[in-house]
Amino acid sequence: MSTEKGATYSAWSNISYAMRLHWRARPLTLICCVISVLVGVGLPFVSILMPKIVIDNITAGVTPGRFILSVGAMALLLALLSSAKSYADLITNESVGTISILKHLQTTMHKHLNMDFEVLESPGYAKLGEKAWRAMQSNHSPASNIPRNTSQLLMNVLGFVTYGMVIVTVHPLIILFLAVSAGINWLALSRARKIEMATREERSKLHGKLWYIQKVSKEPSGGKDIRLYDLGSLINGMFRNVLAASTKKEREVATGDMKAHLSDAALSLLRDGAAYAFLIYLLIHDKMTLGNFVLVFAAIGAFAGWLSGILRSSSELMRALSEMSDIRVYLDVPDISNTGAGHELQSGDKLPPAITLRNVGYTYPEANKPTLTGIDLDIKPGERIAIVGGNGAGKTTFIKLLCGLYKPTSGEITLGGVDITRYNRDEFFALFSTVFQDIHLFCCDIAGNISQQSPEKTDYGKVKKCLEMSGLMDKVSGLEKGESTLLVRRVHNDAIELSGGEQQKLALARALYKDAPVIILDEPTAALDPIAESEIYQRYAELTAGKTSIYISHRLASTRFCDRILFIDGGGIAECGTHDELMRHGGKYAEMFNVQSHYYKDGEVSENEDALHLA
Ligand SMILES: Nc1ncnc2c1ncn2[C@@H]1O[C@H](COP(=O)(O)OP(=O)(O)OP(=O)(O)O)[C@@H](O)[C@H]1O
Repeated sequence: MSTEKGATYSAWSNISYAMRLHWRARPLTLICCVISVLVGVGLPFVSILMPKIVIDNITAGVTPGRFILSVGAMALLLALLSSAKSYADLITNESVGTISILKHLQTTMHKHLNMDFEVLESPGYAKLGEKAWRAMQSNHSPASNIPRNTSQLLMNVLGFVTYGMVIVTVHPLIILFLAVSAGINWLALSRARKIEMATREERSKLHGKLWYIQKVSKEPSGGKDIRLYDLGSLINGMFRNVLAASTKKEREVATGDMKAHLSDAALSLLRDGAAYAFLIYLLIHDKMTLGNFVLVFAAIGAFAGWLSGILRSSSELMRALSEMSDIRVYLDVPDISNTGAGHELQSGDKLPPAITLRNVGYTYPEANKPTLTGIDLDIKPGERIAIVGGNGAGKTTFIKLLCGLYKPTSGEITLGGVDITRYNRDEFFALFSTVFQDIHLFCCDIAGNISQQSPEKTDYGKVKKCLEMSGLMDKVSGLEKGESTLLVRRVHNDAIELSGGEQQKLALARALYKDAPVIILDEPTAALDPIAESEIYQRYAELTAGKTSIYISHRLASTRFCDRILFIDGGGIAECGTHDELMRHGGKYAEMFNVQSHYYKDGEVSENEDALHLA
C-alpha cells in the first residue's frame, strides 16, 4: 500500500522487504543470521550441559577413557560453535548496516531524481522525506538492522523454548511460575512501547524542526542575513525551545523504558530467587540428582536472560519496523505523470506542434484559492510570446504548467491536439530549454554544466558557441582552464565562484546547448548589467530562431520584440496583444509601461517624487 499520508506496512511485509534487500545484495549475510540464531542458542546450552555431564560421569564412576572422550567431545563442540559464532557475527556486523544503508541511499537518490517535480516540491512529501532520511541516516539506525533484530528475536525465542523444555522435564511447576512472571514483564514493556509509539509522530516533527533550524544556520545562503540582521539570538532561541520540547518527549520515552527495566529487574530477582530456593529444596530432599540440579540451576539463570532478550529484541524490532515503514512510505509515493510509454512525439529538433490551453487553472497544494484560473491560449509553432505581470501574478506557475512540471488542477493543455499528460513525461521535457530564476550549478566543469553530459559526450565546439551567444565567453576565456574550470567550491577546492549575472549567462548557455524546440526564459536578464542585457535583447531573434519562445520579464521595454504579450493579472490573462495594441488599449500594461519608462529620459534617471512613490 502506498499513499502520501498514513501508509502502513505490516511487520511481516517490512521484514520480508528487508530480507529480500539483503538477500539480493549478499545472501551470505542472511545465512550468517541463521547460523547466529542456532549457534547463539546452542553455544550457551552446551556450556551449561558440560558441568552436568562432568558430574554425571563422576557420580556414575565411568572409566577415565570414556570420561575424557565425552568431555573432550563437548569441548570440541564448544570450540566449533564458538568459531562459527565469531564468523557469523563478523559477516553480519560487517554487512548488515552497510548494505541496507547503501541500498536505501541508492533507492532514495533514484527517487529524488525521478519523482514528479510537483511531488518533490510538496511540503507533505518533504516531511516524509525528512522522516525517511532520519530513519536511514547511519548504519546504527534501527531500519538498517532488521535482519540482526529479527535473528536476535528468533534466537531469544528459541533459547526460551529450549531452556524452558529442559526446566519442564525436571519440574513443570518451575516453568509455570517463570511463565507467569514473564507475562507480567511483557505487560510492563508493552506500556513502555505504547508510550514510544504514541509520542513517535510528535518526536519526529520536533526532530524535523531541529534539523531544519540547523540546516538554515549553516547554509551560507542565509548566513549574510543572519549576521546583518542579528538573527543569531532569534534562531538560537527557537532551537533551544524546540530542543527543550524534544528532550521532554525523549525523557517520557526513557522514563517508560526505565520503569519497564526496573520492574524487569525486580521481578527477575523474585522469580529467580524463588526458583533457586525451590531447586535447593528438591536437592536437599533427594528429589533431584546433583547433575540435574547444576543443569537446571544454570538453565533458570539463562532462561531469565532469554526472556529479557525477547522483550528487548521485540521492542527493538518494532522500532526498526516502524522506521522501515517511514522509508517505504517515502519511496512508494506514486508519480502523477505518465512515466511509462506515451503518445508518440515528433523528434526534438523540429518546431513542436501548437500548444493549446483550455480553461487551465492551478491551485497549489494546501492553498485556499487558485493561483491561475480559466486560461485559454493558443501558442503557434515558432511564436515569440512575452509574459508580464506583477509580482506573484502567476507567471512562473504558468510556465511550470506549460512545460509539464505541474499538472493543471482544472482544464487541459494539449500539444498537437493531444493532452500533454498522455505523452511520456521525460520525452515531453525534452521539448523545452528553460532558464528559471533560481539557477543551480553542478559540481563539474563549466562545459559539463552547459552540456549536462559527461566530457566524452560533450560537444566542445557547441559549448564555445553557446558561451559566445550567452555573453560568458569573455569571462571563460580569461580563466586558466577555460571551459574546463570546475564549479562549486564546496566540492572542489580549485573551483571558481561565478557572480549572479555570470550564473545567469551560464544558465542561458545551458538552455541554448540543449537546443530544444521551445525555449522558456524566466527573467533571464534580471542579474545582468545593462550592456549584457541589451546584447541579449539584440540577439533575442538569433537565440530563439526556429523555436517557439516564452519570455518573462519585468522590464516591459524588453518585451517589444515578441510577437505577442500576455499580461497576467487576477489569476488569468488580463490583456493580450502586441506592445502597440496594448498601449493603445490603455489598460494595466500601458500603465505599467508608462510608469517604468518614466525613469528613463534621454538616458538619465528621473529623480522626481514619482520615483520615490514607486520605490
Ligand atoms: N510552491 C508553491 N507553493 C505554494 N504557493 C506557491 C508556490 N510557488 C508560488 N506560489 C504562489 O503562487 C503565486 C504565484 O507565484 P509565481 O511564482 O508564479 O508568481 P510570478 O508571477 O512568477 O511572481 P514574480 O514576478 O514575483 O516572480 C504567488 O502568490 C506564490 O505565493
